Amino acid sequence: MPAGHILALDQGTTSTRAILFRTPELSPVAVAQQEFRQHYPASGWVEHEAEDLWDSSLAVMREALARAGLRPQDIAGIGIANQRETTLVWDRRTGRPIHRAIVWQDRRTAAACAELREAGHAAAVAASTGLLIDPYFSATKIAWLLDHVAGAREAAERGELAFGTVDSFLLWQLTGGKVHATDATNAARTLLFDIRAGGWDAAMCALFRVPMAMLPEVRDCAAEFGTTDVLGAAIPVLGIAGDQQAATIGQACFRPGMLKSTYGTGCFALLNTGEAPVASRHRLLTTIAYQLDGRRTYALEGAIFVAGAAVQWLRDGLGLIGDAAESGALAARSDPVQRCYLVPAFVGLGVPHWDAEARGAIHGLTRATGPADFARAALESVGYQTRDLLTAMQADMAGLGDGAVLRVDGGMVASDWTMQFLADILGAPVDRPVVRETTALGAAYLAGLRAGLCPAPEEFARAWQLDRRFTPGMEMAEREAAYAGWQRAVRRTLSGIL
Ligand SMILES: Nc1ncnc2c1ncn2[C@@H]1O[C@H](COP(=O)(O)OP(=O)(O)O)[C@@H](O)[C@H]1O
Ligand SMILES: O=P(O)(O)OC[C@H](O)CO
Repeated sequence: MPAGHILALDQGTTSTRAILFRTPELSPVAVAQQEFRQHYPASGWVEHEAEDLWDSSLAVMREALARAGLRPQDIAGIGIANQRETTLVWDRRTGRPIHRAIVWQDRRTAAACAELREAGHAAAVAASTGLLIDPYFSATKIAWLLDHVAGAREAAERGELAFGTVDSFLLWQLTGGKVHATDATNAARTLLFDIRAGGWDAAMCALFRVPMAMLPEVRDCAAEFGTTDVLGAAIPVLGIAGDQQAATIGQACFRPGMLKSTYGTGCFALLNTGEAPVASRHRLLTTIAYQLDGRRTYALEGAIFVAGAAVQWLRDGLGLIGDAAESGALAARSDPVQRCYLVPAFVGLGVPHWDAEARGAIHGLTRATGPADFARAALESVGYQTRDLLTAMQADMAGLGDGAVLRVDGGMVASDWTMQFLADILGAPVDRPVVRETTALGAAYLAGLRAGLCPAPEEFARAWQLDRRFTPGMEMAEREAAYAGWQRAVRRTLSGIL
């Protein structure tokens, strides 16, 4: 297999990273990262400046090249992984966005979603898209933009505006407006895509009032997405996947029953269910894990909106720590006798509750509660929420996934304390790989596969390497009592609106 380098761009919720990988083994040779500003214009609203997404992408790609001492001609291809659902609408003539990006966490369309649910559309939406009607997904965000930006709806109907998730927007920028495309995994997060047929669904577009003229062309995850010359030489874009799907690929979860969970801003667990989609009876999402050579592999997904974001809140909101990495040591100093629960419903709750109106709460405070107990409650909330969603997965897929080991990745898995609690509360082992940048790895693999520089999935899977296995150490009685307390805390936090 010939050698070459692949540039992976991982555009996440709080930061943008570029990682250069050497093929065929995909070893990382240089990394560059930039954080960018979050905008919270109203309670439950979250926006990103489109310019920040593009500028940080360009800056980190250039920096990674410079750090590796490589020339743009040395790059065989680019793979993109991106925060999903985040919605951009731009003018096709100027490339200028009509508004800031509305981020996946944004809840402004909660009432619109409730109306659609009350009108009885949930079953039809689930049958086509595999999703629930929730503000999390793109469709109601697009409609909001068309309804709130002057003249936008008319312009969209005339075909003058383009919609894209972040991958699609970056691709447009990279190709100088020549390519308006996305991949099947990102399309599957819009509420407009028929995941079985693999195409945009006209009935869904009508229901959510999104003109089809705005929509990008949908391609495989490893495909020709056009070329870019922004780095100084023509480089093809050869891979695109939503970041959670890219992490599923990076974790080599290619066989049905394999499961990964990524701990970044939020937490997202994906269980490979094979080539037939599985409808959830426990409010999980049915989604596309990847599409290669026109063939779709499906996944069941559990989505938690706040994981690492709770640690950011300890740092930025409460000022209890100066750096995320201090959270584990602080939690370790907490009083073991106290049980304080943080339900981090800062932007509502996802699986299995789907309560967009719920807001965060802390239960079990006493006069003795201090910063260490807050830190512990924040880290533990990630473990409890993971158990919630794995319980739902097991109920949906009896047999499949039983005895499966959870493969974890994302920024938060650096915390040994959190990973140990996760294994304890699940009562199951948790495997952390050597390469924790699995999202970028998955994007690089897609591009490397298309470039003919990376091996087939089975061989790539054999290269997956364990860094550390966390094995459960908590007594069953303690585990079940702690989890029962969490469930009570969640019940008290639900908005009661649903
Ligand atoms: N050592 C650590 N302990 C706990 N949380 C951490 C640690 N390091 C990073 N994090 C959390 O991980 C998140 C960053 O992970 P990352 O995968 O980069 O997120 P994203 O892709 O969503 O931007 C942040 O929310 C941060 O608070
Ligand atoms: O940016 P992350 O890693 O928190 O991922 C965000 C998800 O793609 C949202 O669905």
